[in-house]
Amino acid sequence: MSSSRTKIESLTILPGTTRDGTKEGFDEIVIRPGDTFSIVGPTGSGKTAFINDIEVFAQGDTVTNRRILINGREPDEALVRDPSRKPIAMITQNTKCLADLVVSEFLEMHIRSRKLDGDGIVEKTIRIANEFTGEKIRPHMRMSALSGGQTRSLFIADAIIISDTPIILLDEVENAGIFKDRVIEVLREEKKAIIFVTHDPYVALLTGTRIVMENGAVTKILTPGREEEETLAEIARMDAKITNLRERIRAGELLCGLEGVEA
Ligand SMILES: Nc1ncnc2c1ncn2[C@@H]1O[C@H](COP(=O)(O)OP(=O)(O)OP(=O)(O)O)[C@@H](O)[C@H]1O
Repeated sequence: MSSSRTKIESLTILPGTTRDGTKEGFDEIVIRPGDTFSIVGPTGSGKTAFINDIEVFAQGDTVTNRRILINGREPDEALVRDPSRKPIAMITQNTKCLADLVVSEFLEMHIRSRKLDGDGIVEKTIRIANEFTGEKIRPHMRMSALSGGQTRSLFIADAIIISDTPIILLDEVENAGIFKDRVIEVLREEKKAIIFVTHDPYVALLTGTRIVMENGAVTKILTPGREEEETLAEIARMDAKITNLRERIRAGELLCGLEGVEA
């Protein structure tokens, strides 16, 4: 990790205004290392605007008027402007790599720019990425030839191992051919704070806190815990079935009935 990196103990979101200009109804939302959040709500309710506020460290200067504090204070200029010190990585559905490099060269370039030393970082990053995707990534593959799922898996692993950012924002990555439960597990193990924008019930229930949006504003903050335990187990089974069906459709099978679809 870069030595000049500010240690992030908390990121605080202070309320802004709804689309009608009235004040949002929460006092503050505090995110700490290891916390998992999902942002849910109908299309157009302001989910992406919410994580964009975090990504740009909004100071009342975005459409939402929210403010972001780091360790309880307005973040200093270097944290906002210097990409190597930025504590936040954002990965979206549209993440695409245009670099004409193979995977190992791309990662080595990033490792050099971060001034990291230590053996095996490239291998470790690819190994972690391969825990998130069924289509294995190899060091000699061209970045521009990776599938959407492989690219996002590699970028998540890169954010964990090379950028080593304490906060990771994931905008609707669930349909992107990645193993979302494994992503959440690894991010928890690595003590990262993760914030998912999601329409996926499995991802929503896997996270510790659910932020509900409507009309550009946060309307509820839910921390269900054990209340949803049984539902989560049931959704996990359903999700495994859907994953199984998806893989079989991809493999060109005809699905005549649902027998044999086991979690
Ligand atoms: N508090 C707000 N005040 C004013 N405009 C807002 C506010 N929040 C969001 N908007 C605007 O509303 C529009 C929709 O917001 P956004 O894209 O964040 O919704 P979303 O929930 O992510 O939608 P989708 O699920 O379709 O991706 C955007 O143009 C955004 O700038």
